Amino acid sequence: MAQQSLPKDKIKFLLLEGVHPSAVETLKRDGYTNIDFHKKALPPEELKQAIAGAHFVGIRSRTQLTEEIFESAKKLVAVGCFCIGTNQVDLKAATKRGIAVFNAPFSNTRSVAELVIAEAILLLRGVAEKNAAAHRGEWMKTAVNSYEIRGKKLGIIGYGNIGMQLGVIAESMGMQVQFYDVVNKLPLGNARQVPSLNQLLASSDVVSLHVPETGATQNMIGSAELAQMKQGGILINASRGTVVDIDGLSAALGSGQLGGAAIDVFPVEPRSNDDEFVSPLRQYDNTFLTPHIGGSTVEAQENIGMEVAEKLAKYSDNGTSTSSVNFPEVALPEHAGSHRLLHIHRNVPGIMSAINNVFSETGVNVSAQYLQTNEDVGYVVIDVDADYSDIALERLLAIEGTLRSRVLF
Ligand SMILES: NC(=O)c1ccc[n+]([C@@H]2O[C@H](COP(=O)([O-])OP(=O)(O)OC[C@H]3O[C@@H](n4cnc5c(N)ncnc54)[C@H](O)[C@@H]3O)[C@@H](O)[C@H]2O)c1
Ligand SMILES: O=C(O)CC[C@@H](O)C(=O)O
Repeated sequence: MAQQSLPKDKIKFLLLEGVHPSAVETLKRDGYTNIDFHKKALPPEELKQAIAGAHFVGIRSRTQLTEEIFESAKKLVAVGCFCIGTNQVDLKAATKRGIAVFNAPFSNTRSVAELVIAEAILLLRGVAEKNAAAHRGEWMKTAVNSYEIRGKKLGIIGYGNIGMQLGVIAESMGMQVQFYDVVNKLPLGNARQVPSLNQLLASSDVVSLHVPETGATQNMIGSAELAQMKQGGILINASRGTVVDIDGLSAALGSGQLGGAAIDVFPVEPRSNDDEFVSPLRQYDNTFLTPHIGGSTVEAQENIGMEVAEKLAKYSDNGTSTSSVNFPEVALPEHAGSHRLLHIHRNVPGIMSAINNVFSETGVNVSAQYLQTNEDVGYVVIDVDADYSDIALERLLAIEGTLRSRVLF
């Protein structure tokens, strides 16, 4: 697919799910004024219509960008996930169309870690149920089943950016930290990696999940795993709703196997704040049920708005793909007067020599070339002298394996 660069006011940004106004400000400051802003996610049919004319789309965790949606998005150049998770985007469908996907990998880690530590403290003290009882007029003054977090063992599943940050905070409050991860990780502070999930479950007072949604993490905590946990243990999930089997968790709370749980993410979440939240967990006082707000703080949202909007603007301005989740990362210098072409292709042998032949055969002088590849895709940015010709672009597009090619200047 070929694209000539457009004037900035013709480049359309579709922003969904009420991303922070800092995103709009950032884009406008960079000269992008054609912004279609929606406070909510759009239902699939409306989304198809809205995305058809968009060059960039910004979403959070609710909007599902499926193969079918991408099929309607013929002009789309890049996706910005204004969050950490990218499981809501069919990355393969994006990649095969040469669409770059960006996210904000760090901006809300602290917010999630703070919420989790607060929940661990409150659940170990039995505050969730005492609070619920007080709202009903009951007075539950007792020290039974009420514990300090100091000296207790926190088991973190998924020791990535959030898990590590949580571990550091927990340790500074006197907890012993252990973690389970599929990758060998450098433990921070006195944290300790354990070799198996079962070992972690059986020896932790509080278990907190911080894994991405993948095939391997689907229902990774079900009845069998909950049965491995210490009697009266606490489970916290602020990762993705598909990671915990909610019926299994409900049974474990009902039987007293678990002493409490804090769940921020659910297998099915209401589409909007106007819809009812349905869950078997609603019956338990010893739970905190929050509406997927682990990363929803003013600080995090403002930073995410700026960070992702900057990435989209930079990709649009000069082709820089740094920190893309599906694209090879190319960091490009500012452009010095010549033309810039982008060529995105399947990473197959021989394609670079075909590209270079185009320039030697058409007599277009290449002043700089930047190439990066990953397993699936090659991304090459070519700066050419002022005698750039349309023929070169046409011939680039004809190369077998081309996913997309466009002229930036
Ligand atoms: N509740 C919220 O609002 C909220 C906010 C931010 C992020 N999240 C979720 O939290 C997840 C984690 O975020 P992060 O920034 O720490 O991600 P990250 O990629 O930095 O860390 C994830 C860790 O999980 C590990 N992992 C992957 N598969 C595993 C498996 N099967 N078993 C054990 N470990 C496994 C990885 O090796 C990695 O260390 C995100 O993917 C997102 O879905 C939720
Ligand atoms: O903002 C959201 O919709 C979800 C945020 C969170 O789940 C993330 O992945 O960063």
